[in-house]
Amino acid sequence: MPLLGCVADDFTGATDLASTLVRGGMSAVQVIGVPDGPLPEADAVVVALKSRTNPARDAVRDSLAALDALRAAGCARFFFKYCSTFDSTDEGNIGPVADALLERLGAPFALACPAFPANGRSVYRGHLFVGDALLSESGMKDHPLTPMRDANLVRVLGRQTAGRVGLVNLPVVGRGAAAIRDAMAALAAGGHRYAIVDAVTEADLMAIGEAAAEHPLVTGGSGVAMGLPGNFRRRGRLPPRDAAALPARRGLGAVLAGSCSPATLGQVAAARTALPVLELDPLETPDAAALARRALDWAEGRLGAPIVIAASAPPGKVAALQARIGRDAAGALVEEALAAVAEGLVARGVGQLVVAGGETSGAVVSRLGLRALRIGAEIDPGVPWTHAEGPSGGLHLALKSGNFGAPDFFAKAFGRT
Ligand SMILES: Nc1ncnc2c1ncn2[C@@H]1O[C@H](COP(=O)(O)OP(=O)(O)OP(=O)(O)O)[C@@H](O)[C@H]1O
Ligand SMILES: O=C(O)[C@@H](O)C(=O)CO
Repeated sequence: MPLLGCVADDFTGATDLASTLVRGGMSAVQVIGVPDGPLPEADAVVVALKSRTNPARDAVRDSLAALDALRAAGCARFFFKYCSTFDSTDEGNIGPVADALLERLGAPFALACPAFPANGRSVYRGHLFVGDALLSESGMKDHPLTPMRDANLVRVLGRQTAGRVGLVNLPVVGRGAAAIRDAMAALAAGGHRYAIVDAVTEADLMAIGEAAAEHPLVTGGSGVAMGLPGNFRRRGRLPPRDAAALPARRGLGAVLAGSCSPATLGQVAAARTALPVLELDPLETPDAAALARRALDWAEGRLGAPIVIAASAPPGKVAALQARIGRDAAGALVEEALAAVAEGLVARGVGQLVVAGGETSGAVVSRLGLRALRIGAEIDPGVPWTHAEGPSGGLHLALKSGNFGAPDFFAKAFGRT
């Protein structure tokens, strides 16, 4: 029976969370979509939804269905994973989903902490920083689907919920788990439903995780999950094991990039010196089938070495396509094209696929009909290789959050650095 049941609002986020738990010694499986059968064997099961940018009522419905499946499998502790850059709009989906999960669990209070220091996300006095910049001055202000223009998370979450949102600030966090636990209890007693909890170091996150040992629901980025395996270990429920063991990788290699984040744009640029790269131009060819055909024609004969196919474009070009056909249609067009490319590449013998971007990963994994990914060792923080069982040894996938990974990530994933 899984110790921890998790609901993630996108696919790369689910992998990121699962990877953190594996590093902490918990075996983890990412299940694609609401489970409709028995759950796989693992210490942690992470249900990956594509609910970050859906209408809030759909996100709530799917998240509750995932929660019900996890509860039915015997989970008693839960985690709601959203982005370390708090990707959302005033309509949701973080607040409405967290509200619904709390209500279903009969719990009055949850902490909210997206900090992820290894990837430059820190929360100070309730404000989210990406590197040295406030969230609202980072690349996230131009995100194609969830532009983030306010860094004050008490305010941002406050606009998404009718519940009161308080703050546990860094001086309290610095005093350790007991102080954090007391501060959260005081906020809950004072009628708050949420506490944004500051964190700038991994030690802060470990203390926050420990402080939440009795909370039915923890919400946040993957960072705050770092402290959770220790809670199970201290209770003798987590024996030592190689939590990251996977079958050996096989087959041809390819990268599909649909993220337009600064990190992914840099990785596509850096890949040009190491791997064959095709940059698709959806502005010039706003036709998913034509883009996919072009990519598969280009890949023909190049598949001996890992290849990179990218639709990623800088903010100006993204905005131009959105202005022409609408924001959602632009995203869907590129997702459809890359999903079709993934299907074609796997049919041509690709067994190791890196996908950049959460929505993009969702589209690819859904198209490939994958149901579960077992989580292996990390390539870079938050991005592990994973394995999906299937014919001919199955498929290895690395689902890279848009902003994660070193500049040479794509070559590194295939040991080409
Ligand atoms: N050239 C382009 N023009 C317009 N939209 C694009 C273009 N290339 C990609 N997109 C769309 O931009 C969106 C990027 O979102 P995605 O979630 O894949 O990346 P991300 O947000 O950077 O990653 P993450 O969610 O992991 O942080 C997708 O819907 C994708 O289809
Ligand atoms: O938390 C993050 O930044 C990532 O796991 C993610 O959710 C990107 O989609």
